[in-house]
Amino acid sequence: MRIGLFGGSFDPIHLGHLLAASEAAEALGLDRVLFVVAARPPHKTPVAPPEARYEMVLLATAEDPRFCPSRLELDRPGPSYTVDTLEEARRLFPRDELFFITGADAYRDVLTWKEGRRLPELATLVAVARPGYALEGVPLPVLPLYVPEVGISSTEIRRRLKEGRSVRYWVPRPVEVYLAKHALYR
Ligand SMILES: Nc1ncnc2c1ncn2[C@@H]1O[C@H](COP(=O)(O)OP(=O)(O)OP(=O)(O)O)[C@@H](O)[C@H]1O
Ligand SMILES: O=C(O)c1ccc[n+]([C@@H]2O[C@H](COP(=O)([O-])O)[C@@H](O)[C@H]2O)c1
Repeated sequence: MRIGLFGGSFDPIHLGHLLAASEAAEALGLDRVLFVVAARPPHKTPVAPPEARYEMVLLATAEDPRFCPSRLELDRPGPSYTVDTLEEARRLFPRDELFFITGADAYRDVLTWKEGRRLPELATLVAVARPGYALEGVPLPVLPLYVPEVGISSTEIRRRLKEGRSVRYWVPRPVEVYLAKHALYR
């Protein structure tokens, strides 16, 4: 099997993530895309707790048989280092081909990640080209993936919710309902 691991804080997950994952699955012939929720990202402090971000990923991915939420980084203590996740994934899926997918913007700092230089040994790195971020600055070999530009970010969603504005059509409907029910990011 060809397995994609889509790494992100998902604070919250939105339609830009789902479109990128779907395009990656189609372009790379992936059988599965695991959405790896960074429980304790080493580089930023998420606003919502890890379990809430995971529950929203669960809701957002429920309808697509290719998509699975992943608890790999929630169930491991300490900072959510990608090298540890990929080593664990290699142990779990020894015969499968692994792809680590994230935004091109994140890869610009990849040499500052824990054992960043080793990542290409563990999985093919896939960089989703995002509006406003060029692929040129990426210091390791990555497979570029161009997706239709969707100017949605979790930051903008949190800002809108804080201002009491709607996020309808920015996130899947069940996530919109969850955000309202739990008054997240208000
Ligand atoms: N609209 C989008 N189109 C393509 N890629 C995206 C989009 N939004 C996020 N990504 C990429 O998905 C990866 C995981 O995203 P992350 O969970 O950090 O969301 P984000 O919207 O970038 O969050 P934030 O605004 O809080 O930084 C990132 O590397 C990011 O570049
Ligand atoms: O392993 C690291 O040191 C490391 C440092 C920064 C970011 N990452 C990962 O990069 C992915 C993108 O992160 P983000 O939240 O900036 O979109 C996510 O899976 C993070 O866990 C990983």
